[in-house]
Order: sequence, then structure tokens, then C-alpha cells
Amino acid sequence: MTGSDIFASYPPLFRPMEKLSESDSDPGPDSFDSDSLPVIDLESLNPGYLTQVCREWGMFRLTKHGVPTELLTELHDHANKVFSESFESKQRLPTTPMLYFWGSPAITMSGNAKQTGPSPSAHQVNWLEGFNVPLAKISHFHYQDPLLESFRSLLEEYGAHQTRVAKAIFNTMAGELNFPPEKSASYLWLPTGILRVYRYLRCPVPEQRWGVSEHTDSSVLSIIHQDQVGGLQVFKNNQWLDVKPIHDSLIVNLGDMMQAMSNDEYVSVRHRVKVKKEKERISMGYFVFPAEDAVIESSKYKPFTYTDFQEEKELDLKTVGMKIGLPRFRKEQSASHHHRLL
Ligand SMILES: O=C(O)CCC(=O)C(=O)O
Ligand SMILES: [Fe+2]
Repeated sequence: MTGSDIFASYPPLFRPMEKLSESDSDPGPDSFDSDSLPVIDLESLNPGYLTQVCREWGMFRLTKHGVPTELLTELHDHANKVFSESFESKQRLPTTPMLYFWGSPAITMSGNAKQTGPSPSAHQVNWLEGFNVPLAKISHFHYQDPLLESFRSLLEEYGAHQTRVAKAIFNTMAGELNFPPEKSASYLWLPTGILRVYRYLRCPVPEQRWGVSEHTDSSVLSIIHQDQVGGLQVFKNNQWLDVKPIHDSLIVNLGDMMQAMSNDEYVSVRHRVKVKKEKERISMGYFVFPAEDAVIESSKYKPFTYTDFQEEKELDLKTVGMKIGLPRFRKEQSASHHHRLL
């Protein structure tokens, strides 16, 4: 590919108006200071420490997770190649088992995009493109194209690892939180698992745009693997901390459903992703949800299902213009808020 063709793979909205200068490309790896994110070793999972981290952080680095390093390397390599194809050819791909989207990470859990591109208001757009991959269907399809087929098969393998990891972490949490066994099973409903493979695009005005703006995940658990570019930040002690890219570790964060299930003992952590002028970034996320009809019950919340939560969120996005999330489901929301102010 010649230099000027690089942006043929970008959705048109993200193609720079002017040629980005040579000095803007590849200034070498960024150096990240080591971060203070807690580290949890899956091989010797310590329930007490996990609980402490879930209360204080809602995010941690996972090591000894058993996902082979070569699988991670190959996945990033394949993702790079697939994303480098022209925008038009990516748009023409079938929507199962991998749905191509751009400009917004907000896709419904079943993987049915409301729309695969955003409405054209560049300011709110997320500076990314991606594939949404529901794991329930991934082994039922095969591609003719060898690159896509090996990407699909790697994702299937990766998905099985993520499912295993999520189950192990959740089971420990469920034990610590004393969930009754029948609740545990529907609170983490593995067939809801999805992967999202993202490519964050180079942005001429990185300080004016977000890869993903500040949010909490709606999931029970999310697991991120990022390449060496960096950009993920987590909000802790009133500050945004850079999450250092470390190839053989995974980043686990708790979502809104876990916070509600734990009766606000655990935190659904705020995080965001920055974009860069000179580099694209690839990350892969795994997200898992409760069963559709599982009623989440805890003393601080009115009983609700994940479906109720999604419906409320979509309504809020339309009417308020943002996700309100958990406060919509807390009992005596205004009264408790008042208490805190006094
Ligand atoms: O790309 C990342 O590192 C995180 C993406 C993310 O926060 C999300 O998809 O919810
Ligand atoms: Fe997120």
C-alpha cells in the first residue's frame, strides 16, 4: 500500500482533509510509566484480594490467564490486516458472524446494529471502527476468504478462553458475595458473550475527539486486550490514569450489572479511550451479560432485568442524550441523594 492509500481503509468521515505530515507518522513507541493498577493472578486467585480490588478499583490487570501469547499476537496481526482492507469492502462483508461498524461502540447485545454508522455529527462520533462478534454464533459460519476464515477461527478460540476466564472470576465473586447458586447461573449467562475488535483511527485533532468517551460498561464483566499503542484510561481517586499496555496481560473491568448484583459493594468503573495523531490502535473486548429474564435483586435496587436496563438506556440516549444507567434503578433515588448532601 502506498502512503496515500492508507486512508482508503478509513470510513470517509475519518479521512484527513489534508495529508498528515511525515513527521506525524510513527514517532516510535510511547513510553508508559508502570501504572498502579492492581494485578491479579488467575492461577492463584485470592478471593479476599479480588474483593478488595473490586471494591476499590473495579478494574485490574489479569496475569497467568492461560491465553497463549501467540494467540494474542496472531489475533492482532489478523485484525490489522482485516482493518487495512478498503472501507467499501469492509462494508460489503456479510453481517454474521462478524458485523462491521464504525463511529459508535453502542450496539445491542444480540449484535444487531440499530445502524452500522452514526448520524453525521462528527463531534459526538467515536473515532473507531470495529467488528461485533456474538460468540453464540461464531462456530456456525465459515468464510471462503482464507484471511477472514482464519480470523474467525482465532476469534472462536479466543472467545472460548475469555468465557473460561470470565467464569472463573465470576464464580469467585459469586462466592464472596454469597449469591444463591440459582442466581449465579443466570447472573452470568455465557451465551450472551460477545467480542468486539476495535481499530481506533488516527485523528488530526486528538485532543478534540474521543476513541470512546467516558463511560461505564453495562456488562457484568468486560475483558480488554490492547496492543502496544495505549490510550485506555481509568478514573481513580479523581484522576485519569493511563492503563499501560502489556502484551501478555488482560484488563478486567466490572460493569453496571455487577455493581447492582453486589448491591453497590463493587464498582462499575469509569474509563475512556484517547486517540492519537500518528498511530492507530487495536483492542479486543469481551463482554458478558445476565440472562435476558434474570431478575437482579439487591436491597439498594428495585428488581430489574438487563432488558429493562437496556430499554431505559436507549430511551435516555434519545431523550436526555446520554446514558443515566444505574441511578435509574436505585430505590428512593432522590431521597438517598439528599442524604448524601446533608
Ligand atoms: O478499547 C478499549 O481499550 C476499551 C473499549 C471500551 O471501553 C468499551 O468498548 O467499552
Ligand atoms: Fe468500556
